[in-house]
Formats: sequence, structure tokens, C-alpha cells
Amino acid sequence: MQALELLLTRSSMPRLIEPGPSKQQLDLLLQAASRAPDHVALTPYQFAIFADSARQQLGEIFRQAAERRNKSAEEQLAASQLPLRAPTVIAVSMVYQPHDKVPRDEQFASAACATLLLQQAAFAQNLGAIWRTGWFAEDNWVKEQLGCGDDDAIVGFLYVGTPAVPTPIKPMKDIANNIKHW
Ligand SMILES: Cc1cc2nc3c(=O)[nH]c(=O)nc-3n(C[C@H](O)[C@H](O)[C@H](O)COP(=O)(O)O)c2cc1C
Repeated sequence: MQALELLLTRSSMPRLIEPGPSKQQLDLLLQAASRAPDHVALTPYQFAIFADSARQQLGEIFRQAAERRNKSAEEQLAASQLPLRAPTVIAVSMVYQPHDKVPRDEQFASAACATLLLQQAAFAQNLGAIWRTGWFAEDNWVKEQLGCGDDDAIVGFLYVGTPAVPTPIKPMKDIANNIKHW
């Protein structure tokens, strides 16, 4: 896939089936993520990879979070099954590193860029991916279980796998009103 084609057609795919990314494909995702813009090279992110049976561990963390919020048994079960929506789930966290030149927002931006690059590298390899958050990304129990400190944040959960059908490419958005030439 040509670079511009990738940039101009990247689309999310929620319907993901086996197989998930191979080790080689996953390595390329992570290498692409490491190209994220990163002020003074703090690498302010962490990728927690839940593939195959490890997804059950993430599901259990989600279930526990639901239980701690007094959600019903059905809601807890549903939460536990969310990570099964793709063969691999990558939880991306922003790991804040105090630095006089790099405020926290910049570090979050860097981790968000890394998440997009993971998705683009998946798309470039004919995999599908979707960036999800939900309340789990803000939940203190989930954050703690994923190793986030008080100043860290979960940027998202990238679900990755084989598209169940060819990834539909959405029409271009009209962003003319979002652009101002000075
Ligand atoms: C930070 C962030 C969180 C998101 N969380 C969710 C989510 O929890 N569930 C969901 O269906 N889409 C979520 N999305 C949106 C999808 O990732 C996707 O961008 C959207 O469906 C539009 O599709 P597109 O990426 O093909 O334009 C999120 C996007 C971002 C950037």
C-alpha cells in the first residue's frame, strides 16, 4: 500500500476475526508506534498486549471494574467479554514523565499519535483495527491493574485482527469549514 493511500483511506474496522496479527506483524505495529512524535524522546507510553487467551485477563479486569461499580451480573459478564471482540487487544497508556519542557498534554498527544500509528500499521498490513475507550479507560481500577500511576492515563484499547469483511472505506469528511488560511 502506498503511503498516501494509507493516509487517505485509513478506516476503523469493528468486525474483527482470527487470525490476529502474527509476531512479525505485531512487531511492525510497535515499530511504527515508536515513530510517534515525541518531545525529547521520553517515549511516554506503554503497550500492554493481550492476545488470544491473555484477553481473558483483560476481560477479568473489566469485570472486576464493573463489579466495583455495582453493575449487574449481566453487565459484569458483558464487560468480561469485551476484549474477545478481536484476536488481539493493545492497551495503550500514557506514562507521564515529569519534564520541565514537556507538559503532560504533550505526552498524552505523543501516546495518542502512537495509537494511531499502531492502527495505520495494521491497516497497511491488511489487518483491521479500531480504537476504543469506553468508561474502562477512565476507571481507576482498570488503570491500576494496567500499571498506571496517578498521573498516567489510558489512551485507548486498540482492537486488532482480520477484517470480517473488507474494511469499508468511509467517504472523505468535508472539513472546509475547519480550515482557515491566514
Ligand atoms: C480516543 C478515542 C476513543 C474512541 N472510543 C471509541 C469507543 O469506545 N467505541 C467506538 O465504537 N468507537 C470509539 N472511537 C471511534 C473509533 O475509533 C473510530 O474512529 C470511529 O468509529 C470512526 O471511524 P474511522 O476511524 O474509520 O473514521 C474512539 C476514537 C478515539 C480517537
